[in-house]
Amino acid sequence: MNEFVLLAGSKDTRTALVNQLQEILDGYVRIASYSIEEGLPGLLHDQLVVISHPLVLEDPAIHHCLGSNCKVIIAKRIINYENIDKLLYLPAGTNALYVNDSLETCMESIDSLKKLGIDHIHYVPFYPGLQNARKIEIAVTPGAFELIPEHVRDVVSIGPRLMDISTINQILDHFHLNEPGDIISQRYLRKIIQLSKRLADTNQIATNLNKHLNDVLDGVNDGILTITREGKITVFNEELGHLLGVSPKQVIGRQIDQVIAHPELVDFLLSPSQEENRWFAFGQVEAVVQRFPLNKDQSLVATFKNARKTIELERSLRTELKKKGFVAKYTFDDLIGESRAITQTKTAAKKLAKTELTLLIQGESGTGKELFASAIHNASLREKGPFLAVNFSAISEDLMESELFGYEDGAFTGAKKGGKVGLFEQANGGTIFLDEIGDSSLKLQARLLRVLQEKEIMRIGGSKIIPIDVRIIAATNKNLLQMIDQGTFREDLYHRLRVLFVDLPSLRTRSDDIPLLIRQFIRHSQHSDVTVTAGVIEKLVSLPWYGNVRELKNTIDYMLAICEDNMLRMEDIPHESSFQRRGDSSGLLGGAARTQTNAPPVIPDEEDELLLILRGMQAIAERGATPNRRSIAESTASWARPLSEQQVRSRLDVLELRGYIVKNRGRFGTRLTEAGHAWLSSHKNPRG
Ligand SMILES: Nc1ncnc2c1ncn2[C@@H]1O[C@H](COP(=O)(O)OP(=O)(O)OP(=O)(O)O)[C@@H](O)[C@H]1O
Repeated sequence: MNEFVLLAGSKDTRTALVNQLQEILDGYVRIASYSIEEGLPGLLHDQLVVISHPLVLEDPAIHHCLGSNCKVIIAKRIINYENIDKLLYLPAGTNALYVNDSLETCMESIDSLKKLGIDHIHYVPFYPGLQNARKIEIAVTPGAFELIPEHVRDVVSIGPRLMDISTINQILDHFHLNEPGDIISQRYLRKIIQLSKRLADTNQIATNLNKHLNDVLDGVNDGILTITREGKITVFNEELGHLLGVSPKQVIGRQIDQVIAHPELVDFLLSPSQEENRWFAFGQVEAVVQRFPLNKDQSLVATFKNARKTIELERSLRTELKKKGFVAKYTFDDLIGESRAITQTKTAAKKLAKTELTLLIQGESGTGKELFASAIHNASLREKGPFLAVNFSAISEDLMESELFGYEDGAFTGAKKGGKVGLFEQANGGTIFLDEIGDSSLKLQARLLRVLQEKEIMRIGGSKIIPIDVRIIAATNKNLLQMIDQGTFREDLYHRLRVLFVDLPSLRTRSDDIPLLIRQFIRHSQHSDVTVTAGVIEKLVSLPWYGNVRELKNTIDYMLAICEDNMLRMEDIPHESSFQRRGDSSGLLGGAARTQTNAPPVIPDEEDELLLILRGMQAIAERGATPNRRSIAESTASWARPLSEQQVRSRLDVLELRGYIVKNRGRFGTRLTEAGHAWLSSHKNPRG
């Protein structure tokens, strides 16, 4: 069979050319190939020698191979058509280094790329020894990777150039192979057709994707517009067409001010202002237009939300949450009371509502802890999210754990198939209210601490960490500090929970509010026209209400049920023995057994402590000294359990919230208010 010798400079070029030629000349001509890099053959005689590049012929080693009667063809080369699609993906105007071993080879390739029509790129030659090279981050190379400068980020490898059909014809002529010429040029063309088919396929994929994207944009319920920085429209979906009364098909590529006859809107879209949202009216329809930049400010996207539809959607989401019982029922307006103590507490709570911080509500049973938690959620940025209340005293520890954290399929015997989503996950985007946190076990406390620290949970039996976006409000009627002393509540959890705190005043300390509450409960009952005698109000105001507002409400409900002639009278008031005593968790009607006792109410320990602190402050002031945390702590030295300065601080916070003291810095120190003096004189003998 006919044979010729191919001599190339590098191994890569030799391999690429042999692969190309073997595919085309297979069955007609055999090739023996060598490269300077890998080693050349001995002296050649009577042979056709094809040399890959004129520079190769200049190499002295090549001359030593060329013996007598050798016919030399210097190959003409063209860019490898198999790889040029990589270049087509670079955006027009891209600056790219063309990297090869000399200026000459760089310029040849750049020239042939341009001749092939791949001229949308701005090629900058780069070769060894070049001075003051430009720092361009994209490089194109036929394979000279070792020459690519370090600052280059993206490399497009187009492989060594291939042999041109004219050189292949020269080889065929040499062997007088005219007959198979057609077959051979068909083989050559087939490769090129394969490439154009590949490009066409890519084009088809891009077209399909584009159509899919347009379908998606048209399927969206909001209007969507994209414009270039200069105001040329690039996206305009069908919904926007409906809203503005414009056909979307005719507007792409046009200037925004020629399409939208709404100067204020055009101004809003084109002006560089920082404003992101604005309301606009389009005929009968009102929409919120939201704008944001894209591609480093190259374009601007605007969405148009139909205001009425958005409100309807929000309403139906709320109904959905309501169905599940995940809504907060109360707002601050539902919190009845005008006394100083409750007004100050409400004012503070409203401010705390606006933060995202964890909050602990402390207060005796029935003081309205759940009501406050609900009102705080509704006044927070999370008001539209779910509000879930969990009561730790109501459920067993194991059940509570699976309720809160959920579990994976098969986590334990009896677990529901498919697993269960926990309350923390369900509360995502909203608030979870952990009521009676003092009743949680130490094991659960440890898990809760981790949730507070990491803001993530893991389902029981699961291994996946689930991030949660939930605000935690906890509440307790227990003295958590005492529980910490007794080792039944974790101190670290206490501090994590009490980042913010609200201490709710007992009803005893705000008896001025009792008439208001009575009227409110009657108004909201089924007997709203019932009246109350002054004597009844006076009597109810004088009662101790250890069950607080809940006990008062239950009492009124009871009286409304038994009263006659639409009037609450003295005889409707339950016997005193029916009222909840201090330390008795059962309340009238709301609780279980009632205890018979005529003993005077026992003042609670915490209340005693507060009274004694006030008394101590009074004594310090009478001595002409300034009551401050240290002097107050010292005044408790004789107590069975003296208070630390830190403990004094938390008690002073409570007293301040109730309006009994005013805290001042400096020489005025902390002093009693009139309400504080009045409270003190109404409780003569606290137990020390
Ligand atoms: N300031 C208030 N205004 C109107 N109603 C109130 C107020 N405070 C409490 N209530 C009513 O008192 C009852 C008890 O309130 P809530 O359940 O919030 O108390 P709580 O402190 O969470 O009680 P517990 O500690 O027993 O769980 C509810 O019926 C509530 O509507």
